[in-house]
Parts: sequence; C-alpha cells; structure tokens
Amino acid sequence: MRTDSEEMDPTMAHEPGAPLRVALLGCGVVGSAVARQLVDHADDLAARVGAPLQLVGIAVRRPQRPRPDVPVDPTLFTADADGLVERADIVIEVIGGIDPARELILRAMAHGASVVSANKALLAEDGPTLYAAADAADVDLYYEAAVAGAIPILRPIRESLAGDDVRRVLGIVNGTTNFVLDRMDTSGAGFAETVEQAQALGYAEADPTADVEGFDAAAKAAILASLAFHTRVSSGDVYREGITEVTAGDIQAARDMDCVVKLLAICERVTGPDGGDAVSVRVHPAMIPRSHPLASVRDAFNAVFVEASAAGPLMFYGRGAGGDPTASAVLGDVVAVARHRVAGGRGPGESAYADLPVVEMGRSRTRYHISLDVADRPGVLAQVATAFAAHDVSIETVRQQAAPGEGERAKLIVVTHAASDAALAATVDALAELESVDDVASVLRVEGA
Ligand SMILES: NC(=O)C1=CN([C@@H]2O[C@H](COP(=O)(O)OP(=O)(O)OC[C@H]3O[C@@H](n4cnc5c(N)ncnc54)[C@H](O)[C@@H]3O)[C@@H](O)[C@H]2O)C=CC1
Ligand SMILES: N[C@@H](CC=O)C(=O)O
Ligand code: NA
Repeated sequence: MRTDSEEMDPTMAHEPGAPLRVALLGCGVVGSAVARQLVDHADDLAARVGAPLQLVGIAVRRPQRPRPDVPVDPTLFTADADGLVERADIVIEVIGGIDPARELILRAMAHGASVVSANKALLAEDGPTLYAAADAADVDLYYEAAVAGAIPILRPIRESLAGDDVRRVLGIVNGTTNFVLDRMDTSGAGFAETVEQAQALGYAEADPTADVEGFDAAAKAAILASLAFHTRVSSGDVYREGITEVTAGDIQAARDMDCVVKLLAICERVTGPDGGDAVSVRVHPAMIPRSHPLASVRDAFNAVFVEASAAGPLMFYGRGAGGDPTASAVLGDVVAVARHRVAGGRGPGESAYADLPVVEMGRSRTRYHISLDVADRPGVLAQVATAFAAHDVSIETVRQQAAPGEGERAKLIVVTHAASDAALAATVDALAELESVDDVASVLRVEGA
C-alpha cells in the first residue's frame, strides 16, 4: 500500500482494496455533518466505492477546541491545511469564501488529489482556474452541493442532459429568501421582522447580506448557466437584485393577481445584439402565478425548473441548505470521484465550447406589473397609456381600484406584454414625471406565465 508521504499519479488505477485518503477542510455546519456521515456510513460507502474511505485529517482554525458532535479521533484535527491536502487522494473543501479555499484546492490538485467543494462563491468567481488545474493534474472537480444543496441538479445538467439542448433554467436557489418571501405572503408581515424570524430559526446568518441581496443566488445562477449552456458565466456577469426592496404592498399586489413573489435565478438562451446565440442570466424578485410549479415551493426549500428541447420541462425539488442535506450532496460527489480513483479515469471536465456572450440586463425581456397611485380624473388613463406607448411597451391589462379614503385618488394596476428591461425602466421614469401620478408604488417583473 502507498504511504502518506508518496505523491500520487491519479492516472494509475487504484491498488485493489487499498483505502482512499480523504482530507476535510472546514468543520462548520457542512463539514461537521460530512465528518459524521463519513464515520456513520463508512461500511456502506466502502462497499459502494470499492475501497474504504479513510479520513486522514480535518483542517480547522482551532484544533484544540472540543467538538463533541464530530465523532472522530481528536488527533485528526489540524491547523495545517497546506500539509493536509498534500497527503490525500480526495480533498473536501467546505471552508467557503475565496482564499484560502482557492489556494488549498489548487495545492490539492497539484499534489494529485481530486476535489469536492460546496463553494459556490469560489466556483462562480474563478471556476475556469479550478477547471484548468483539474485538467492539468488529471483529477476530478465536483461541486454538487454548491447549488441548491441536497438537490441533484448539477450532475443532471452536466451529465444526464448532456445530449439535450437546455433552453432555460428557472430556480429558487436561496432558502433564506424563499423563507422570508413565503412568510411575508402567508402572514402579511414586513421584510425586517421576517428576516428576524429566519435568523431565530437558523436559516439566515447573523449577517444575511449575501442571501437577501441576492449574491448567493447570483453565484448559483452563474454556475447553472455555465453548465446548462456550455459556456463561461461568472458571478460578475449576473444581473442581481435582492429582496430588500420587496414590500408588503408588492406581496399583496401579487396576491391580487393570484401570484406569489419569489427570488428567481433565471438563465436563458436568447438572441444577442448581433443576431447570434447569447445567454441572459439574472437574479431578481418576480411574480409567478400560483399555478406554476415553483409557486408551491414553501419555507426554506429550493427548486429548479429546467426546460430542454427534447426533454421538455423538468423539476428538481428539495432542501437547499443545512448540514445533513448539504453533506448528502458532498458525499455523493465523494463517492463519484472515489469510484473514478478505483476504476481509473475521471469524470467530465469543463465544457465551455459554446463560448456565448452574456447580454446586458437592458436587453432582457419580461412582463411587468406596475402599480401607480394616480389622480382619479378624466384623461389620466390616456396620459399613462401614452407613456407606455412612447417607449414601445405594450399593455396587456389595466385595472383601476379606488384608493380607500383618498377622495379623488385611485390606484392603476398595469400588466405589460414582454418588454425589454431598458424600455420598461424608461417608461417608469416617464410615469414618475407625470403630474397626475403621485407615486410609482410597485414595479415587479412577471415570470413563468
Ligand atoms: N450551510 C449550508 O447550508 C450550505 C453551505 N454551503 C457552502 O458550504 C461551505 C461551508 O459552509 P458552512 O459549513 O455553512 O460554513 P461554516 O462557516 O459553518 O463553516 C466553515 C468552517 O471553515 C472554517 N475555516 C475557515 N477558514 C479556515 C481555514 N483557513 N482553515 C481551516 N478551517 C477554516 C471555519 O472556522 C468554519 O468552521 C461554504 O462554501 C458554503 O457556501 C453550500 C450549501 C449549503
Ligand atoms: N445561504 C444559503 C444556503 C447555502 O447555499 C440559502 O439560504 O439557501
Ligand atoms: Na445540489
């Protein structure tokens, strides 16, 4: 059997029955669940892989800290992550963030280890560097846990749908924001108090910025779009709006339309400015009809709706966060890369041959719901309609409601046909300038109809 100090040649088939050395980087929410499951299911995992998985170390910041919830030999904890990755066949990175996670992954690959990561921030920011390093070292890079936690979505896109043509991916990929929007819908509560509830229940972090501002969902959208469309999309390419501006009034407006508001990650194939293929990748709150499959995704659950040319619509649903669910996805990847080690060879690398441009948000087309507080007198509707027409935005429906207790004021609710984001923004600016419009109370995109 190989000793820990020898470097590996990953192209050589594994010695039958010899253990595969697994290094775990990070022992927080996900890492501790991974360690527990590795220990609890050691025999089954060995049978599935064809070789035992031997945990050779867990890199943490404070190795001496007691961790009674992690049932491993305490001497496995080490602060020397650099040294640990050099003596592993498989490295599991669940530290999070960009550095040192990136350096550790690159070091691990350079020493011949395959890598499993849950790190969407890193994959979305610098995936190509990691893929190039995996190619150079002829090792695997798997990251199913990085998008929608436990839900198998990346391997289905990367492998099961590799023979099809994915047209669109529409996902609820952030559990914290789905919980907040769902509670606002069911209880009528405001944004701030619902975020506090999410924190009390352990869904939202003490600093929920990455979730509520849409950064987490944008990273996941970049990863989904890259895999779905065989191209490179990084988090900086993704248009992003979070849910901090969603008001109880928006939620009520959606309810009036028999819709719900969801934070959606939307990845679509579109026609670019030159008439060629391009992609649109965006994250923003949007109304969707209550009859749409994504509308029934409640609490902190995630779901991803995929439309492919031949397969048609596909729906993936489950837990997008939490230690055990996320560890399930991590361990699925560990088994996959371990099997490759045992049999020789590796799984698919990066597929970015399509090399598609990402269109700017102004060119994205969608329907809009606009709620206006206006004066209730002759000619106002005509003025409003003129503002839409002037920017080539076609109105689908318009409805007037009396504004309760407001005398000569009224509420106009306009739903448009699909229009470009730039045209809609210009229309909203023009509406706000109208003397008869007191307030553009709510502007929400409408998807999934
Ligand atoms: N928590 C969740 O539900 C999910 C998390 N993820 C991803 O999994 C990764 C880990 O997330 P969590 O476990 O929630 O984070 P966490 O903050 O609970 O755990 C990270 C651990 O890494 C340790 N760490 C940080 N820098 C280190 C270093 N240089 N050396 C050794 N240890 C270091 C921290 O002390 C902490 O214990 C992140 O990339 C996250 O985005 C993905 C899906 C769901
Ligand atoms: N913070 C994320 C969990 C990790 O991906 C969420 O709320 O969904
Ligand atoms: Na997943």
